[in-house]
Amino acid sequence: MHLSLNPFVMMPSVVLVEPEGPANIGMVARTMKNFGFSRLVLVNPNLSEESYSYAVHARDVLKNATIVETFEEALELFDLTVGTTGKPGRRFISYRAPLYPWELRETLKGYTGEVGLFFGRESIGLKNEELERLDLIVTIPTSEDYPVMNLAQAVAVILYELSKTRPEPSVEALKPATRDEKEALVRVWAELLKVLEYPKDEERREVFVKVFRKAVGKAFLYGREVHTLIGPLRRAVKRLEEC
Ligand SMILES: C[S@@+](CC[C@H](N)C(=O)[O-])C[C@H]1O[C@@H](n2cnc3c(N)ncnc32)[C@H](O)[C@@H]1O
Repeated sequence: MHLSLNPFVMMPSVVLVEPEGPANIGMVARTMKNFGFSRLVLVNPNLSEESYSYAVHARDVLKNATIVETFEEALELFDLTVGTTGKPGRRFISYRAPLYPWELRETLKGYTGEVGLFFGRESIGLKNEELERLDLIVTIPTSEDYPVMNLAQAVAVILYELSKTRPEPSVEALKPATRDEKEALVRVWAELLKVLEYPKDEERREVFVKVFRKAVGKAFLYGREVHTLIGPLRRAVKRLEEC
């Protein structure tokens, strides 16, 4: 029996960061089409004719893929970014409370912003500094003996879970905050810490800013909420500067 998937309100993109195997890229495209996903972003990929052979009837997904040079460029495309790893739990900020795929599905229910699901290189996965830049982390529970899955299979499991989404239509007034809005909030927070000289040490302040950015990323704020939060923070910065 074939699945007839409901049209998505939330249609995440799959982002492959520096995929090394041309065959894997094709298999990911095929998997995406299997589950009704079409937006593929490739960061500096090793793409070849072989990729198209492995895509089989999903060549269109490959043809329409957005190709960018750097991880940074890919980040800029999304309002919410999700990293994937088979090895969660190593570092405090990036790995706090990784989600399971079905929890991600529930978390994204009704979300209408642009979502990027980031998958790592076959050899080294996503680097720690990349994982730190992503808003949420997802891990597929696997055997402790061998937790790391093949790239295309990991994509399949996550898309399978997400394809079960039946999101509520969004209310126009409740638009999710864009990446720029969230960054504006983080900037004003950083300014406040600076004028407060809290913590005194600049490096420690940067850690506080990172934690704040993570919290903002996980909070699924609406644009309106971000503006409501920015207002008083700006006022506080101004008052302190006048003192
Ligand atoms: C072959 S794995 C990377 C292996 C790499 N040696 C490592 O240790 O991270 C390629 C990608 O598949 C995804 N992946 C593999 N296993 C996963 C799991 N258990 N949960 C979530 N994603 C997984 C991640 O995106 C990972 O970066």
